[in-house]
Amino acid sequence: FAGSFYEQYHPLEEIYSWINKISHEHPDMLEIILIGSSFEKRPLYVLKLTGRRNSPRRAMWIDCGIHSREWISPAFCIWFVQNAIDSYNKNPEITQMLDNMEIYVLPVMNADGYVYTWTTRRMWRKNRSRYEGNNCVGTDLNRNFDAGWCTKGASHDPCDNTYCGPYPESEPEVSAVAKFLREKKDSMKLYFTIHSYGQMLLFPYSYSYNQAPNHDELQNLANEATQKIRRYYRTRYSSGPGATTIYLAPGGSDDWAYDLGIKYSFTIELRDTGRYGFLLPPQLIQPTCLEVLTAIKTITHHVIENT
Ligand SMILES: NCCCCC[C@@H](C[SeH])C(=O)O
Ligand SMILES: [Zn+2]
Ligand SMILES: [Zn+2]
Repeated sequence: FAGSFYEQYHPLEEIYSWINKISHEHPDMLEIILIGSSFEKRPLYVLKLTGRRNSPRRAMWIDCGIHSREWISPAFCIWFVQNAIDSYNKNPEITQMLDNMEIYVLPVMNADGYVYTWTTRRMWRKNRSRYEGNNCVGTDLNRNFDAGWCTKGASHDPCDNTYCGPYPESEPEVSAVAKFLREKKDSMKLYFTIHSYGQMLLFPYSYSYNQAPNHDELQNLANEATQKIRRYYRTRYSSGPGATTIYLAPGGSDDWAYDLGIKYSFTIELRDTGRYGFLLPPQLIQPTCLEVLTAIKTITHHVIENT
């Protein structure tokens, strides 16, 4: 028996029924929000997670599954929601988080690509959009945001894995997220986008080598978070601006969120560093989620105290 529901990977249909089930079990803490649909018309569901005390004035966002082959990412979002509900009124940091933040969680942003990795090609990364005249399928959703769009580090070639799409926010998955975050931009204080693999905590910018205005604060915060992971779990995560820590990557969701005004914006590359890569075994889901939760708690605590 391969552990609980939260220690296994699940196909999209099972994730949708989990979203329904957990929302009905905890109507006082969870609300389902439909923010749009994918290219192939699958619904994009966001879970709004809040504590049971007075309505908080800040919001934070976590999206998972931008890249379909990174299965540990949706597994983290699902694990995070369940863990938060279980820890509320038991763990002080989680209780503080839920009582001070509306937490919006998008478990599978690239719904079509995720299905495709279960049915056809496990290593698929992009979405499944098709454009007249393009002889390849799919846009890299993490190159399609309107932030330094399609400069160095993305490709105009539809057959490339970093294809930026025909224009910024061309992809329905991207436009749905951008629309939602624009609507919430006054209360949204913190942005996380969850990827794999590489064990990194990245912050803006990736579309250029310029430093973000609050670079020192973000670097110190990222160092504090990765040092906690090192101390409690012995795992090593690197940290820094995307452009110099991993590679130039324009059109990314974190840079776009940052320039929208969300001054605490992070990309987390989960486990591992290459032994299994995207094919992380299910028994490593729990340890990965535990260490990343430590980083998220550290950062969220800082944001609550400083906004
Ligand atoms: N916004 C770009 C952050 C750095 C690159 C992140 C990785 C995740 Se697979 C990528 O999109 O290539
Ligand atoms: Zn990714
Ligand atoms: Zn990655």
